[in-house]
This record gives sequence, C-alpha cells and structure tokens, in this order.
Amino acid sequence: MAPSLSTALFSDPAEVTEFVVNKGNGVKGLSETGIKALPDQYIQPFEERLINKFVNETDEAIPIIDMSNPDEDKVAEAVCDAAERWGFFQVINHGVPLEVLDNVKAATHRFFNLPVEEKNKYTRENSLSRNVRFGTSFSPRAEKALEWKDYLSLFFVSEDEAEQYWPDVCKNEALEYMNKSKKMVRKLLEYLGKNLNVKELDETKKSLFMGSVRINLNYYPICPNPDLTVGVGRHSDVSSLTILLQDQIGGLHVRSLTSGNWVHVPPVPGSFVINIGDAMQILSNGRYKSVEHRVLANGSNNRISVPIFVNPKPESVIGPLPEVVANGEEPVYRDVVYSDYVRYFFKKAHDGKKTVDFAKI
Ligand SMILES: COc1cc(/C=C/C(=O)SCCNC(=O)CCNC(=O)[C@H](O)C(C)(C)COP(=O)(O)OP(=O)(O)OC[C@H]2O[C@@H](n3cnc4c(N)ncnc43)[C@H](O)[C@@H]2OP(=O)(O)O)ccc1O
Ligand SMILES: O=C(O)CCC(=O)C(=O)O
Ligand SMILES: [Fe+2]
Repeated sequence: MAPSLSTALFSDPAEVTEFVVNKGNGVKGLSETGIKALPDQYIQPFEERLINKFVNETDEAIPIIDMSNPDEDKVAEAVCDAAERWGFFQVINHGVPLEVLDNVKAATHRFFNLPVEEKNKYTRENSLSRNVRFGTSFSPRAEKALEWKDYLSLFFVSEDEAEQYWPDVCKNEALEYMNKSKKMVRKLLEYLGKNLNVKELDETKKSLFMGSVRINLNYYPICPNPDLTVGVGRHSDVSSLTILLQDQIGGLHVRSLTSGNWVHVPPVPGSFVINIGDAMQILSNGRYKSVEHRVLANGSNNRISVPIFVNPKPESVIGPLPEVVANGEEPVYRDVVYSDYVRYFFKKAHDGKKTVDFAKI
C-alpha cells in the first residue's frame, strides 16, 4: 500500500507536534500540507467525539433575543431568564454596526493568512508583550489529545499598549469591535445585575463584572477526519460574560441544562452569541449558569470565531455578591482571586465544568 501523505511528510508523531506547536505552523499549516489522515495526537477519546448520539436536532434551541428596544422590561427579562435556564443566548439588533463585525472577521482571516514567520512573532516565546499570544489547541503541554484550533489572544491593557504590540493587520479592527460592543455589554450586565438586586454598576461592580477584556481570534482549518477530533473540547468560559461573533459555517454546540443534549448554535447573520462565564456563576451564587460548550471540527470548510471575554479585573476577589446572599441564601462558592482562578483554568486541559470546583465550598 502506498504511504499516506501524512506518513510521507511526517515519519514520526513527534514531528507533527514539532511542526504544529513548536515551529508555530499551527493546525492551519498542517491542514495546508494536504494531510489526508488525522495525526494520532489529535484523536480524542471516544466519548469526547461521539457527538451525533447526543445532538438534539429537533425541538431545543437557545433563545434569540431582539435588542431593538433595550429599555423594555421584556428584553431584560428574556436575558435573565436565558442566563438562568440556558447560560447561552443570541442577540439580534444589538446596535453594533454590521460593518464592524465584517471588518473584524476580515482582519481575522488576514492575521491567519500571514506567513508563519510573521505569526510566530506573537508566540509565547517571541511575543514582545505577554498580553499578546499566538498559539494552537488550548493547553498543548497539559493535553492528552490536542484540539484542531489556532488562536491569537489579545488581553486589553490600554489603547497605547495595543497600538504598540497588537499585530498591525488586525489591531484597529479588534479595538473597534471591542469599543463598539461596550454599550451592549454594559446593558446586558445591567439587566443581569438588577435581577440580582445590584442597583447600579458602580466602580466596585464594574471591576467585578467588566474589569478586564480579552479578545481571541480563533481559526479552525479544514480537518481530514473531523469525526475523530474536536475544534474546542468541552469547557465553560472563565469570563463573566462572553460575546462571540461566529461566521456562517457553524459547529458550536451547547449542553442543554434540562436534557443534557448537545444543541447546535446556528449561525444567525449579524448576531452575537452571548454566554455566561464561571465568574458570573460564582458572583450570582449559581443563579446564572456558565454552561459547557464545544466546537466540532469541519471536514470541508475553514471556520473563524471572535470571542470577547469580559472578565473581572485579574486582582479582584470574586465570590457570591452581598446582594445575593443578603436574604440568607447559603454561599456555594468561596472568595477567590480571579487571576488564580484563570491560571488554574489554563494549566489543565479542557475538562467540562471542572474549573468551577476550584471555588466551590
Ligand atoms: C485558548 O483557547 C481557549 C481560551 C478560552 C478562554 C476563555 C476565557 O474565558 S479567557 C478570559 C480569561 N480571563 C482573563 O484573561 C482575565 C484575567 N487575566 C489574568 O488574570 C492573567 O492575564 C492570566 C490569564 C492569569 C495570565 O497571568 P500571567 O501572570 O501573565 O501568567 P502567564 O505566565 O502569562 O500565563 C500563565 C499560564 O496561563 C496560560 N495562558 C496565559 N494566557 C493564555 C492565553 N491567552 N491562552 C491560552 N493559555 C494562556 C499558559 O498556560 C500560561 O503558562 P505558560 O507556561 O504557557 O506561559 C476558552 C477556550 C479555549 O479553547
Ligand atoms: O468558536 C466558537 O464558536 C466558540 C469558541 C469558544 O468556546 C471559546 O473560545 O471559548
Ligand atoms: Fe468558550
């Protein structure tokens, strides 16, 4: 039998890791070699890839909320209800200009289409700022099976820092996307806060709910055996709120809290997918849910997504809010320093909802 292209290019699995992770070619580089079989280190355990058995294709769907009239009570109610029952929803007519969304998607493609030498200027080893990081998979040193995704992660410190260190091909578009979504983010957090008896987003509450922002540009290239691997494994976000822009390809699935089924999040042009993160689950003492989600790999299309993670300040101490436990409710979580929580998340492989155990009493 003739050797497959993968065998011809890489004589040993360690060469694949060297090429993708250490040499910074990413899975995009691997996909573009024309590789015909999935390298072993991407093969996920059976239970992590057997998605079809659990996917509900019929009646369950995450809510789609129209924000045309953001001051109407029914909008706030729909958001809080979705945060409690799904931890996920989509918003339409959110006020962020469609051009801003198109521009950041184009900028994402521009970044990943750069030559490898250019992208490699932003790896953990080479980046001039620790707030800018180009990488692959999630936590390759901790993972038994790698994930089929490359990313650029940009932690916002200031406009000046971004101007100096973020890649030229995407910095203006990423900043514009971040800045133009601030009003919507604030509104969503106001709804969620009011429902927890938080009267206003004062400075303390702002640092807890929206004290820091990270934007990731995600790239999921065509995968030779998508059924054997994942784009992103099961996880919940560690943010307070995540705003996700996805393209038209699809593949994001959310675990239903009621049935346990995996429910597809269909791309809706011009919309955002919004999800509750662990920090908000902790602050609300479990009332709002950060929910497991994952992304399938795709055998015929490249896919991109652009999440904005809205987080507490790294140095904030997070725990159930006084307003929530004032009525005698027992706290379910202890106080933790947010950056300790995030370091714990990053130092292990994706593992569903286990990060939150770090803060459980
Ligand atoms: C990548 O695929 C992902 C990502 C996600 C992300 C989901 C989120 O919800 S991200 C929001 C996280 N919140 C914040 O970033 C705000 C708070 N930030 C902090 O507290 C700090 O910036 C810090 C993240 C704790 C980093 O602190 P620092 O002291 O500077 O530590 P480092 O040495 O830089 O990093 C420690 C360790 O963490 C890993 N890591 C750091 N940044 C990233 C990153 N952007 N992406 C991936 N991993 C990162 C890394 O292992 C570092 O160790 P090294 O030895 O490699 O340096 C959801 C799903 C995904 O698939
Ligand atoms: O790409 C997606 O649709 C979701 C990505 C994701 O879950 C994440 O980056 O945390
Ligand atoms: Fe996520």
